[in-house]
Amino acid sequence: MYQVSIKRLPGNEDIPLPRKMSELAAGFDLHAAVTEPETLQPGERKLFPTGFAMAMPAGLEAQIRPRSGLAFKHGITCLNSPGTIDADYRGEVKVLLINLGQQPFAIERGERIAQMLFQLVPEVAITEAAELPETVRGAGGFGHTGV
Ligand SMILES: O=c1ccn([C@H]2C[C@H](O)[C@@H](COP(=O)(O)OP(=O)(O)OP(=O)(O)O)O2)c(=O)[nH]1
Repeated sequence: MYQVSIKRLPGNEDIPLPRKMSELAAGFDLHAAVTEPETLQPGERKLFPTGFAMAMPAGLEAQIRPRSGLAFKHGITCLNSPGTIDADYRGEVKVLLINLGQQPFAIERGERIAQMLFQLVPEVAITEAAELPETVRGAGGFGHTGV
C-alpha cells in the first residue's frame, strides 16, 4: 500500500477528495473545482482546477484519464490523455478537457470530470550507443506487418 498525501487548496472544503466510486475501481474520480459553471463549446479545450495538490512516494506517477461516460455521451475527454502527474509536482492537479462533441457542455462545481490512476515508474538510465542489438523486426513499424 502506498501512502499519498492530498492537500486541499483554500476555498475547496466542499470539494470531495479524489475517491473510488466502487470497491475495486482502478481510478479515483476527480471533481471540478470551478467557482461557477464553465461551458466547453464544441472543439474548445480548457484547464480545470481540482482544488488539491498532492505528494506521492518517489517511483510513482499519477495518470489523469477521461471518464468513459462523459466521453461516450458528450464527447468530453482529456486532451493530453493520459495526463502525467510527476511525483515531485506540488502544484494544483489540473484536468485538461476538450469537447469533441457537437453540443456545448457545462461543467458544474463538484462534478466528476476525470479519474486518476497511480502507476509504478521503473528507474531507467539512458546511455548513448553506437550500435543497437539486431532483431527480426528491425526498423519495420507503422503497420509493416499489414492491417
Ligand atoms: O493533466 C495534467 C498534466 C500535468 N499536470 C501537472 C503535473 C505535472 O507534474 C506537471 C507537468 O506536466 P507535464 O510534464 O506533462 O508537462 P510539460 O508540458 O512537460 O511541463 P513541465 O515543463 O512543467 O514538465 O503538470 C497536471 O496537473 N495535469
